[in-house]
Amino acid sequence: MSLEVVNVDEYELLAKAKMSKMAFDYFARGSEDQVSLRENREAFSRIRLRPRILVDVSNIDVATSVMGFKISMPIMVAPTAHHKLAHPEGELATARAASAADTLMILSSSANCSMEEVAATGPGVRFFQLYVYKDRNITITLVRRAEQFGFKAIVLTVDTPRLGRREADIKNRFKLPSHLVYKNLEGLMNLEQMDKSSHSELASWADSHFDRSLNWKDVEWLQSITHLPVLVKGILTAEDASLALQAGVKGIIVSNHGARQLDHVPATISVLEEVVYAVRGRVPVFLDGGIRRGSDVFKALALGASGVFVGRPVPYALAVDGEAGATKVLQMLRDEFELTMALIGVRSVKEIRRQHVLTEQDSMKLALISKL
Ligand SMILES: Cc1cc2nc3c(=O)[nH]c(=O)nc-3n(C[C@H](O)[C@H](O)[C@H](O)COP(=O)(O)O)c2cc1C
Ligand SMILES: CC(C)CC(=O)C(=O)O
Repeated sequence: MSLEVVNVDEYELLAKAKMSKMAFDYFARGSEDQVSLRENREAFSRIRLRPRILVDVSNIDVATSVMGFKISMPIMVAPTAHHKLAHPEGELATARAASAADTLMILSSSANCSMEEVAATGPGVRFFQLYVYKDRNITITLVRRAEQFGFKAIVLTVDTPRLGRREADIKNRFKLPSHLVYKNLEGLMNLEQMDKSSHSELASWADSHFDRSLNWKDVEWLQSITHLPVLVKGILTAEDASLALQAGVKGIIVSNHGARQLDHVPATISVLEEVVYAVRGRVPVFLDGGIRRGSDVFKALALGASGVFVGRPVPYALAVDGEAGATKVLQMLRDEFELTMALIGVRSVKEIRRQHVLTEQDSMKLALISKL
């Protein structure tokens, strides 16, 4: 008899039991000492909620709009690579689950399914995540395909000039099984070509092909070659948020890549407010990293995010129960978010306010003021 899964985290344990150690470690781990990985979760638990009572919450609307697209909730699917390591249907199952939930999905450029295959699953609001490779023609081809297959925006990942040190992948000698490929890159580059300096095939592959010279000028270049809006993913400071605005981006994703790149960076929820403050409403600011509860979604929105993206829980749930699992993850987060709203006394996403949360900094300020 299998017990019902009642929260998102339970999928992690179930996935661990189902997957090979190499695959599970690839999905689960962060870089080096896992400091930022722990912090991505712990920082959420240090934020307190401030409920208002006796508000009529008999009708709650969790729908929102992201960059002009109406979606059922401010909870979306982050780009994570290699979904076929989790389930044979890979990103096709993910795309169907996101569409069924009527929410947005970002397809990873390192997916095992192509943009064309994902588009063929049916309608859905989808963005395409891009890495810029040494050969710029590859980037141009990917952008053209994203336009052709109905992707609505390009999400440029800016925190990965080189791959972070993921020691589990090095120990496990991570290698993509031979039947899986970087489907979007097939025919565009020699996928076998990589320096062998790391025991992780992923690190060798990324370090051989990613363009380490990528800089703000390239963000302008990228926007010059497409009519699609460009978002940058991987901003952690107010300074870079300002530069992103100067470069003309249409959206910012506060992200530390699920703590897989530079270890010891802060939790994304801890830096969200400084980015929001720097942006001052000129473009939407989103967040990913450690979202596992509806209350996490609420906290991010109260601190100024226009929406959040969920990473690891999706491939974990795929591994356990395919498309149905991914659907359930999105449904559970939606239900928890709605319940959080009801218990805090807000009826729509627009009613969520900064005053609904108390951060550690708020508490410190209050303590100082009370001593004056
Ligand atoms: C297994 C895995 C693969 C990922 N692949 C990509 C990728 O291909 N492109 C990218 O921009 N981010 C990638 N990320 C980062 C996610 O988009 C996202 O920032 C992160 O997973 C969010 O944190 P969470 O897993 O705690 O929700 C990956 C993350 C994981 C865990
Ligand atoms: C192929 C990898 C570079 C995908 C990725 O971003 C990750 O594993 O975090």
